[in-house]
Amino acid sequence: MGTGEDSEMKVGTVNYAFDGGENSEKNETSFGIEGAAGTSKRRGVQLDWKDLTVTGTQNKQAKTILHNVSGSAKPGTLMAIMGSSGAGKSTLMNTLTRRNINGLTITGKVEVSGVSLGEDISHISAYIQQNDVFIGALTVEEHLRFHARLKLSKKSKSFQEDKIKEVIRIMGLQKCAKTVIGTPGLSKTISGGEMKRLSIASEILVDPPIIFADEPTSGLDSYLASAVCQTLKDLARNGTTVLCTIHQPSSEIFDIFDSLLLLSMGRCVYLGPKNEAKTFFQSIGNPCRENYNPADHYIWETSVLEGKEEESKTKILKIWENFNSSNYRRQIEGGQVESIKSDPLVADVTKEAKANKANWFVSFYMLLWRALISQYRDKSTAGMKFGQNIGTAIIVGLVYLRIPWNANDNPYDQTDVFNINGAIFSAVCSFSFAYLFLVVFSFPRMKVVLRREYYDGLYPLFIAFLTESAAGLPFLFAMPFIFLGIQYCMIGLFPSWSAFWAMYLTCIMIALSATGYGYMISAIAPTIEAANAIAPPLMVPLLLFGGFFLQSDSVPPWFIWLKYISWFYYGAENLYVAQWRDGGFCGLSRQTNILAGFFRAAAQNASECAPTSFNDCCEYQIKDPLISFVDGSYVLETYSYKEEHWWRNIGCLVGLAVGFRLLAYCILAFKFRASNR
Ligand SMILES: Nc1ncnc2c1ncn2[C@@H]1O[C@H](COP(=O)(O)OP(=O)(O)OP(=O)(O)O)[C@@H](O)[C@H]1O
Repeated sequence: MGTGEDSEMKVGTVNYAFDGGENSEKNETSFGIEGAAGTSKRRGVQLDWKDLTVTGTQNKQAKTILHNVSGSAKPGTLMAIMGSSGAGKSTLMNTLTRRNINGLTITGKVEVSGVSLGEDISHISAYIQQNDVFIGALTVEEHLRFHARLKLSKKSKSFQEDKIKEVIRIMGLQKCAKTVIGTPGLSKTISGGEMKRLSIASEILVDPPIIFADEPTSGLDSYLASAVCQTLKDLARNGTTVLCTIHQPSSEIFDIFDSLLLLSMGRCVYLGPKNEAKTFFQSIGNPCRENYNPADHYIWETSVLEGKEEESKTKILKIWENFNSSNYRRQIEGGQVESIKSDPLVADVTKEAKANKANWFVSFYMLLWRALISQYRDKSTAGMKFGQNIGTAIIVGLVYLRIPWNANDNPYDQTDVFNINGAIFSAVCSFSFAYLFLVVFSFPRMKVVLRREYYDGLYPLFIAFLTESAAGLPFLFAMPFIFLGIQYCMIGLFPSWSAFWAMYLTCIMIALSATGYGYMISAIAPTIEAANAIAPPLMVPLLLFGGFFLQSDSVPPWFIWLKYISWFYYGAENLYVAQWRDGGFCGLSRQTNILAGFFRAAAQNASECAPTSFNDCCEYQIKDPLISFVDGSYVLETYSYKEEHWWRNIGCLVGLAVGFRLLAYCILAFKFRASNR
């Protein structure tokens, strides 16, 4: 893991001592981690930030969020960044990691061993975010394998597998290595502590010299919180520079840290060894009471208290001035590495991290592997998807049941024309809704993962989007086949293979268009809930203007474009054409007798019609299209459906399926790029 054995070494222009703090003996709550401490120490890097001033805008007014903040984090130490809410912890962390800094004006320098890396700092550091984001269907080991393949792609498989085993051991994840991670709220999950350790494990696969952890203890009970901090401490002891924002740690957890950076009102009011903070506060007349959690004391003393704002601010500014004139501040400045153009270690690590990044082919392969697992592993979800489709097909089939279903034995009559048209309409609608919601329920969840990994630079977004769509194809090909098979048997659609395949192809295209629209809605919607809420109102106009409820001519001109982006419009026409173009039926409606007075002639002809086969029937057909459909072409004519539109419709459906996906991708890419990292 490490590259050096020395406990003291020179990097850039300074010597770093792996002091490891006074808590370097093993803590009982460290998951029994042999830990990084069990392996040889690595050469570390020092992170310096010099005179950082960060300005944002609030209510159209410039607001200084960080005031001239300077500091250093040394290799081998675990630093706690603390402060009351709004003190500037996240802003400092974001500035150091170059994330979430859109709209902020930053002056000052951030350097790694004296080298200003800019966005390349992401190649030399890991960022453990507050919220753990995983693909719930993967096991712990598979999740790590996915990360190893993408982050260490130039290393051999055996190296990657060894690395996976090593981080599993270091993070104490052996017991749950083969366990499915799970999705909170949807399925059984590994514990919160295990999730946090898994987050850390996926970041330390590449041995980053710097680790940033944003509130790693949030949501964990005190035992797990302590264990997670101890884990970070173990990593630090191995030579890693670890910075960690933390909210009100218990005294036991606070004890684990080596150094403390205390922020208040965007100012650094203390930075130095954790244990010396007590002396500092005592020296400025704010001593910590005996048996009182020092962390609570420091935060309390540097908080702007409600009702005592002015008093608090004056007090904080005084602490800040005291700190600025203290030895601690001078030591920080004296201990910072002088700015240099390059450092061999930093250059090597950055180069290796870039070189190890997976190429497009590996990214595609791994993303497809993960997408297939995530879409098909969960048997209950996969079963639900199939069940929902089969269930809908059976219900529609029962409503429009025709027995015997074979049109040769049971020729269509006029009632059948209406019923079959109704069945086709129901099928298109239920099909469209089912497929659209399939995506709307799942993709927003996936979007969160893609966003996180996109910012981590794991892979290009378009490959992830492509594989996500590709992984759904087996389902989109299988389901229409089953759905249509059931409909054919129960409703008695036109019995020819050419009609079946034509309908099958159309159904696939409808499913692809509906899912494409689902991706687009999911890309637009900011949250899962929003996606579910806006999906129906965004789908209904397409249904309305799809030609079922409004004749094309009567569509208001300003809505006409909706017709052209409606897969209902193209899909329904093709299904009707497939059903009726080959002649279809003929005969009289069973209800026609009721209208005997009005349609006397028709009724008389009908009595002569005793069809025993399709052709027999057609010989006796009624020629008056006002009261009956003579054959399938009359049905198509009545609804203005045209056979010659068949391939045009297929082309348009392909266009919609691709177009909606392209739009979804562009929206996602734009939103990811425009939003903060
Ligand atoms: N982009 C921004 N533009 C303007 N003001 C901002 C911006 N980001 C943060 N702030 C403000 O800067 C201050 C510090 O915010 P920051 O999120 O860094 O604090 P914090 O210490 O992390 O707080 P918390 O513990 O509540 O997360 C807050 O008053 C916040 O409203």
